[in-house]
Amino acid sequence: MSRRQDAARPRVAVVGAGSWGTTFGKILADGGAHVTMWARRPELASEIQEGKRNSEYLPGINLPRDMHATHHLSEALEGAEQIYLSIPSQAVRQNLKAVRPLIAQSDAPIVSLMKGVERRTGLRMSQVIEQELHCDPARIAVASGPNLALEIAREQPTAAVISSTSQETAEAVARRARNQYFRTFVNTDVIGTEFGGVLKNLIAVAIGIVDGVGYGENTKASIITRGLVEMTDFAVAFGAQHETLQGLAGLGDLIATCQSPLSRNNTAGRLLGQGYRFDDVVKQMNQTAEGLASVAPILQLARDVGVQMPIVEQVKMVLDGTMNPRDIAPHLTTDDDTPQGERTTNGQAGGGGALWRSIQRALDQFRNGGRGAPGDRP
Ligand SMILES: NC(=O)c1ccc[n+]([C@@H]2O[C@H](COP(=O)([O-])OP(=O)(O)OC[C@H]3O[C@@H](n4cnc5c(N)ncnc54)[C@H](O)[C@@H]3O)[C@@H](O)[C@H]2O)c1
Ligand SMILES: O=P(O)(O)OC[C@H](O)CO
Repeated sequence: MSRRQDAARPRVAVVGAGSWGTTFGKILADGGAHVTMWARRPELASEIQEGKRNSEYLPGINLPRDMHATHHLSEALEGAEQIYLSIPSQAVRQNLKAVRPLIAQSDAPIVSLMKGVERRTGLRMSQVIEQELHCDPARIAVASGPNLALEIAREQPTAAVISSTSQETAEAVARRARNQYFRTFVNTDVIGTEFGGVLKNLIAVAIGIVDGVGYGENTKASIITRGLVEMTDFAVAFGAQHETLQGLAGLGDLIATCQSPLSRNNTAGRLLGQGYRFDDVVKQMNQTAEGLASVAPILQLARDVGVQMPIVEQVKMVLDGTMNPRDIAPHLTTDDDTPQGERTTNGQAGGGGALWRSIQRALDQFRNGGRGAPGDRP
């Protein structure tokens, strides 16, 4: 491609050049965009720019010749028609403070590729973006789905969901972020799409733990199935649509993350199951395992709305060192003596769970002096 042809392509920026940011940059470039990556480290920016490689995060992958990289944020963002963010969730707020003045004149959609919640506030990434960039939520989109970076970088056919409260924004992003190996669907359920991506990480940690202990397929299938119920109950309590959790951003991502050794959350769990302490696991992980930081805020949010999450509770106990990983599977059902219905964690089908949640919420509000449960908006 000539320099002139490259310059005529629609410009997009990707902030963060780890495994997913770089893979997403390749998706966008292969879909016809002029992509500029921002990498925090100058040496990584120059490896992508000059060598068309990111050997630390995507070994063996050749990046498109017309994919660019810089470690100057202003250069990456200049003229971008769409801006994609792919940095660890705990670092997003501080990075957005640097992004904000650079895009003051821009109305480009901002797309979160992240799958975590902020530990301190429990906010989803789209909420942190809205707060820090002071922008209309209709301008924000999130991407999620069964998207293990290395498989996609190898151009294995994959589907994803682009979600925005604005159908128009979701469609504009989905049109840009697709190519012959990457297909994007759209929805307007941002809450369900984001929580699907966050919650499946926690279930994948649980799967890793039992794998590390040496338990087999029955245990894992039980956790995946009951995990989906926990995910759904939680997300629906916050306003998500049930269907979203049955789709690519819920069940789809849950399957991919729970069964793949490429998953960092799964890997972190496996190390815990093998007996490594939490601190040692964190030291061994040189990539982001979002689930580890999301456990505590998710459990706090679950308590706020009266949703029971026995699997996630036990993952936290293993992380805290208060439960032996070997004990995690036998405790997957609740300790109640009364046999439980399968549909919800509260032992009742459909409306019963909702009724139980309402009672819990009322009690929580009473305990909190009348303050309501946290809603969708920050
Ligand atoms: N890797 C995947 O398969 C995948 C797929 C879908 C979604 N995600 C999500 O994408 C997000 C990013 O994950 P990743 O896989 O690219 O992680 P990664 O660990 O591969 O890369 C993270 C990148 O962020 C940079 N970084 C670290 N701390 C930073 C800071 N304080 N400020 C700025 N940059 C910083 C790192 O240098 C690195 O380039 C996560 O939320 C993850 O859940 C990952
Ligand atoms: O490697 P993980 O565990 O962060 O999972 C990667 C993606 O989220 C899978 O969709």
